[in-house]
Amino acid sequence: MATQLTSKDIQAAIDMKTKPVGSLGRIEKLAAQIAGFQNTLTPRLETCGLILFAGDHGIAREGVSNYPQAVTRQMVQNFLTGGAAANVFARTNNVQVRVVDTGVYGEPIEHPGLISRRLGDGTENSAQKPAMSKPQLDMALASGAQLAGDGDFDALCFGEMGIGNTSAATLILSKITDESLKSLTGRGTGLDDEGLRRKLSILERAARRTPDRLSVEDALLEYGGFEIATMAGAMIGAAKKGRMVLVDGFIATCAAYCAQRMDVSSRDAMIFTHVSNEAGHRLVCKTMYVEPLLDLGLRLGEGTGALLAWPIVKSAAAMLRDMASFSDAGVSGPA
Ligand SMILES: Cc1cc2ncn([C@H]3O[C@H](COP(=O)(O)O)[C@@H](O)[C@H]3O)c2cc1C
Ligand SMILES: O=C(O)c1cccnc1
Repeated sequence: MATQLTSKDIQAAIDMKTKPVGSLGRIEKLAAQIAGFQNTLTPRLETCGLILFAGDHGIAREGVSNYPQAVTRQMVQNFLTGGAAANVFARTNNVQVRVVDTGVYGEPIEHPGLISRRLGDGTENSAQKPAMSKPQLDMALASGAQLAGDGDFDALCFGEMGIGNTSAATLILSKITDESLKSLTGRGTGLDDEGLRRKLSILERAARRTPDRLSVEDALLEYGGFEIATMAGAMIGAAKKGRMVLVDGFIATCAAYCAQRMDVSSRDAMIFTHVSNEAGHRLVCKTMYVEPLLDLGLRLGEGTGALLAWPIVKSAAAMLRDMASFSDAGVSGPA
């Protein structure tokens, strides 16, 4: 096994590049993370895929979202025909998109481009009972890991679609972090003040069903999201395969936090690409000691923030790999 590069080795290589020391700011930190993860001073980050995990939520029937549950299915169709924001940003940045049905309500969608990993016909209503069973959770984690290992990618973006999934992510995070349910609850797709109050009271009812603190596995099982659980498994699988993990907004960050808690080494692979406008996201990033790259006021999900950050992330790797050093270029170092 090759010896692990130290952060000092990596910083020395970055400081030898033809630029004033530190002048590429956070790009240098990003390059150092990628070099450490790949354990090379010539990191390769060229190919990127987006996996879009779609699933429905029983709790959506309680009225926690500003949009009807049918939108999950309709947006899956939109992803498959290439019309969603995620498709547009992926095309713009040369990222290949895969769409996974983890349990969208209704008859399975027949489409050659859709990957089926259905765990059920949507989750149960977590305001009343556990969202999923242990076998469903185990299957979600395993199929996620398998999907993340497929194909030939240096990096993966992770996106989600599921009406009601800000509620699932909020409930999970309230049970596995020190943050309160109230501080984590946000407007999702755009609830007004009255809608937000209603959402909070539904989530409080759902939260009362279980102890204040849960293990990550129990939180996923109780509050679900087939797409959130599958994504968490995929993040662990991607990290194990040596693929960088580009984490998107609030829901993807919930999956990333679960993944880290289940497998701490997956953290090294994770790049937090943006902070979303969903109320709890900034808070959770603080809890995780991460400083996301971009702050664009997005609140969409689908992997859109990760896709927008991809050119920055790959530029950071290219900087370390391709930039001339002072000695290569015959440029004088600091006086
Ligand atoms: C047309 C449309 C496209 C979307 N793409 C992502 N989301 C985002 O909004 C949903 C979460 O918000 P909530 O918890 O309030 O339902 C998720 O599906 C998420 O991916 C969308 C939502 C809509 C309406
Ligand atoms: O940050 C996110 O991922 C997000 C926020 C609102 C709605 N959907 C997703």
